[in-house]
Amino acid sequence: MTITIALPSKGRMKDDSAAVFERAGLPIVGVGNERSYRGRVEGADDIEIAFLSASEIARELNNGSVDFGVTGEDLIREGLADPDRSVEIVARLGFGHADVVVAVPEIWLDVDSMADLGDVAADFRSRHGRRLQIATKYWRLTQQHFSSQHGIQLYRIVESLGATEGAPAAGQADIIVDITSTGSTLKANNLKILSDGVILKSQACLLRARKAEHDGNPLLAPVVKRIVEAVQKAV
Ligand SMILES: Nc1ncnc2c1ncn2[C@@H]1O[C@H](COP(=O)(O)OP(=O)(O)OP(=O)(O)O)[C@@H](O)[C@H]1O
Ligand SMILES: O=P(O)(O)OC[C@H]1O[C@H](OP(=O)(O)OP(=O)(O)O)[C@H](O)[C@@H]1O
Repeated sequence: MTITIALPSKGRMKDDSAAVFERAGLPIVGVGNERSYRGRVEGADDIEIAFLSASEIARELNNGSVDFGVTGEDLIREGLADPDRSVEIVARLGFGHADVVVAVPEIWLDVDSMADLGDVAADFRSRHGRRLQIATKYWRLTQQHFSSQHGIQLYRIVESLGATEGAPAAGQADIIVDITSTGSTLKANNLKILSDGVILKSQACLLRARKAEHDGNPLLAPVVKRIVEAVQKAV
């Protein structure tokens, strides 16, 4: 019996993920050459490592083709239809911090909250002849926050896969929903976060795919214990 753990193969979470496993006494080594997407844990032949991108890890956890994975909570909540049913957050790992936020142009002086934005959205068509446009790649989180949590239905999502903060100035959208960590990109684009506009405070997590075959699998508990202890030690 083996278990598979998916770790980021590139990007901002790659090195920190490897460091957590190292601290947990589960040092990762590559298999084959530098460009190989498989690895293993030194001294633990029953653990396989799959190196994937952060969003692929969310997908593979969802379809159960890996047992554990490290990725951002935002990618789980955005990418999975029923995240709490498909995955368990085993540990928050203390890196990869980023907030998914609603931000509007700073010059919208009267708009500081979602309620204010709801008023703007309600009047938008009569004033401008179209719906309020929101640039984002976070479709699901935006719909949950606007429609389910704040009862705002009159808006249109404009898909943005990059440079989202530039969309209002470019006339592609009125406001944005995007990730921020230092806040400098929002500032540089003259955008402000609404007082109740933080949709999710995300960070890197160790996640377990909820699979029936995990019940009674003796390989799982020691991995979880080691990672949780390593994270607690680091705090
Ligand atoms: N400043 C930031 N900007 C964007 N994402 C950030 C930031 N800080 C942390 N993250 C987190 O990093 C994760 C995305 O990582 P990264 O951008 O490295 O992925 P990626 O390698 O581009 O993956 P993919 O190719 O699958 O999109 C998300 O969970 C996100 O919340
Ligand atoms: O609050 P800040 O610290 O300014 O960070 C936020 C920005 O960082 C990310 O972009 P990045 O340039 O990393 O490119 P990416 O979206 O392609 O990852 C993200 O998409 C934001 O635009």
